[in-house]
Amino acid sequence: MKVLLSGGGTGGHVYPAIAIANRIKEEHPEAEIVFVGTAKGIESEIVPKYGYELKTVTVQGFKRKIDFDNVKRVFKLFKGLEQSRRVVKKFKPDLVIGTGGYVSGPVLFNASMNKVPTVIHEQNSFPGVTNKILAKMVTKVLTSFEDSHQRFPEGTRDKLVLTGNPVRKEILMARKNSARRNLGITEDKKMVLCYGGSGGSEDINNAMKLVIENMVKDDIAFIFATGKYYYEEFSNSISDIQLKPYQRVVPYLEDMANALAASDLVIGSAGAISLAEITALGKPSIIIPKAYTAENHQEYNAKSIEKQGAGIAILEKDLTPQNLNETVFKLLGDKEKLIDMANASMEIGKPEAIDLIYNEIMNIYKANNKQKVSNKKENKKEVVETSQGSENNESEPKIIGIKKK
Ligand SMILES: CC(=O)N[C@H]1[C@@H](OP(=O)(O)OP(=O)(O)OC[C@H]2O[C@@H](n3ccc(=O)[nH]c3=O)[C@H](O)[C@@H]2O)O[C@H](CO)[C@@H](O)[C@@H]1O
Repeated sequence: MKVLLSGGGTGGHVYPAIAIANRIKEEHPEAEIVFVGTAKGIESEIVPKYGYELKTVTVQGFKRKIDFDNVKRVFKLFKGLEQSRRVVKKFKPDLVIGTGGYVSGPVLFNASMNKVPTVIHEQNSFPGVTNKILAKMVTKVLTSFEDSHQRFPEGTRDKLVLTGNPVRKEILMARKNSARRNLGITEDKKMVLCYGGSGGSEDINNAMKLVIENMVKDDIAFIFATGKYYYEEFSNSISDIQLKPYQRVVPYLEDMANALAASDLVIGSAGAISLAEITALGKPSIIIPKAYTAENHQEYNAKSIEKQGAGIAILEKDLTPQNLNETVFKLLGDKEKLIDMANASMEIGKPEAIDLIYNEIMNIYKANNKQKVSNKKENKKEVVETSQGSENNESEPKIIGIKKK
């Protein structure tokens, strides 16, 4: 079984692909899995860490306004199309899966042109541009929110299957007690996890300085991932604060499983995969949606979490160090509220999504294999019939070729 996976640009597109690849490997250790991404995207760091090969192609998204830069991007797209064509031709996948980001465009396009079965997974209620275009040509579209269905183009509805967002197995399997042991955080301590999606969030970071000062005063355990880009500036800004070993500020969290499982409260932005992970483990949260995301989808996500009682949403425009600080400490002091929020969060979580996705993928794979076998049989039948009734048949050399194959 040969599978090509493509998703890139942000963690929210790459981790779903990793979760899917790991799930396939779990059942089919012999499966050959290769990723396609860009050299600049976060996938170039994440994919090799999970032990998969990454083939890189050149592609960049277009600016949504008239800009000379878009001309260069058109050239890059053509280059990316040619590079993807070569990857597909050489690897000969049985199945190609795209999890979003511009890079999945040329890869899935080439695969579907070559009649390879293709699947895309959409993480958000508002489908991305690439997925909307690809939906028309792929075999199946796996979605995470029912209301996204109406936003896919006409004529694609019968390909849509609601599965939910995949969560990596190491996160699903993580448990609070062992996670705390692994991290050196005792059971009696309160523990807060904070991160602003895969790239970090400047607004969250600005508000967190005061929260960190107060958590240090109250001897609360925490892990705060600033995002790589903001790390140096942020760590300089708190250089006068003495942190204990269970109070960590890091650029990026490699081990999200233990950090999430160990926490009593999560502060984060409203990326769909982060929320899928937080709710899969039933964690209460303070959600600060990033403004200016496409169709403002993060605000929509955050409001939905709040409406269901699993979290408190604070919009970036309302975010101040004081109100974040107040919200954090009020929640940490209200055990009952935290339990109610945790239960609501657990209700939303869909840990089974990864299995639903796996089943859909395997159905496509099996159906295609069946088709291949029946095509082969048809071919053989044709060969026998043609060779029997045609001693001087012009197509004979071609028939022998097929037989050999
Ligand atoms: C600004 C923007 O448009 N963001 C989008 C992007 O977010 P982004 O890439 O931030 O994606 P998410 O917040 O959904 O997921 C982040 C992923 O990175 C992991 N992680 C994060 C920080 C860290 O230090 N370590 C770590 O492992 C998380 O566990 C999670 O698996 O893709 C999501 C899924 O399409 C969208 O819903 C988001 O709106």
